Formats: sequence, C-alpha cells, structure tokens
Amino acid sequence: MGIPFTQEDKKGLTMPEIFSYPASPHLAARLDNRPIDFDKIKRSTQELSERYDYVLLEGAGGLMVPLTTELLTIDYIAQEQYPLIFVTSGKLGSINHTLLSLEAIQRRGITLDTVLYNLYPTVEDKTIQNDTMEFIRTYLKKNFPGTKFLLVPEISEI
Ligand SMILES: Nc1ncnc2c1ncn2[C@@H]1O[C@H](COP(=O)(O)OP(=O)(O)OP(=O)(O)O)[C@@H](O)[C@H]1O
Ligand SMILES: C[C@H](N)[C@@H](CCCCCC(=O)O)NC(=O)O
Repeated sequence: MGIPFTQEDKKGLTMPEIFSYPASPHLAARLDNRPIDFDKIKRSTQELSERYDYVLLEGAGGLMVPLTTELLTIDYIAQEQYPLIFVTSGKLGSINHTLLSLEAIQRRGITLDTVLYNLYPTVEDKTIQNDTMEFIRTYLKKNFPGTKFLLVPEISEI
C-alpha cells in the first residue's frame, strides 16, 4: 500500500499463514502438507483489532474459494460475522460474476458493507466499463439499499 513494513508486518501478524504454492488455500495447504491454522489467524486478527480501528482481511481469490475442502471463504466470513467489502470492476463478465456473488452473500445473511468498483486498468473503450458500473450501482440500490458503492480510481504509485 506504498508504506514501509510495519512492526506488525515484521512480526508476521499481517500474514499469519503463508504457503509455498500460489493457488487456492485448500490446495496450497495440502501441497505444503500443513493445514491452515485458523486459531493463529484469529489471534492475529484480534491483536490487530486491539491496535487499529479497522482491520481488513483480504480473501485469496473470490468468495467461493475453498479454505479447506469443507470451508469456503464466504462461509468463513459468515461464521465470523465479518462485514464484507466486495471488489469488482468493469471487465467483461463482471456483471455475471458480481450478481452471482451478491446472491451468495445474501443467501448467507452476510452484511455487505461496501462494493468497490475498481476502474483499473484504464481502458480506451469505456462503453462496457460505464454500463457495468451503472448496472451494478442500480442493482445495489434496489437489492442492497444499505450498501455503499464506491469507485476506486487507478492509483499511480501502489
Ligand atoms: N486501482 C488500481 N490502481 C493501480 N493498480 C491497480 C489497481 N487495482 C489493481 N491494481 C494492480 O493490479 C494488481 C492486482 O490487483 P489486485 O491485487 O486487486 O487483484 P486480485 O484479484 O486481488 O489479485 P490476487 O487475487 O492475486 O491478490 C495489483 O497488485 C496492482 O498492481
Ligand atoms: C494465488 C492467487 N493469486 C490467489 C488464489 C486464487 C485461488 C483461485 C481458486 C479458484 O477459484 O479456482 N491468491 C490470492 O488472491 O492471494
């Protein structure tokens, strides 16, 4: 995020579980022959919550990505009753992906705090990006009236 490593980063609090293979967590854990330590993740989240006003937990991939063969990311969010910030964009296919995700969120009673609409990468032809933005904005107003819809501009230095 363009800031130097914090003490919490150096202590491993912000990355309590790291696996070798860049894949779905359930597979990465299996390949490392080491189950995800959810207690460790919860302890780190709790400790960070005592130090900061807000703690963001980034999911690996999308909502339906398995953490284990029995637990999907979305189910972990529901189990922990975390409010959700969902990131989407104007790529072709995004309407389908977003509305399917919204169905799954609603079905599990998860609080959808915010939808972030990422305007990156900047595209020449904004026809699809603009229509997708308005479609999702309108859909949220109708079906998720309490959810914020915010645009994320392209940030030059990440
Ligand atoms: N708004 C933005 N402005 C500038 N660069 C961006 C922006 N959004 C994403 N990027 C670039 O795209 C890369 C991937 O974006 P991001 O991490 O959001 O994707 P992701 O779907 O979360 O990927 P992964 O699942 O691998 O973490 C970022 O590391 C960054 O370099
Ligand atoms: C390794 C990838 N970059 C990503 C994991 C994506 C898992 C996708 C699984 C799937 O949907 O098939 N990790 C992450 O978002 O941190």
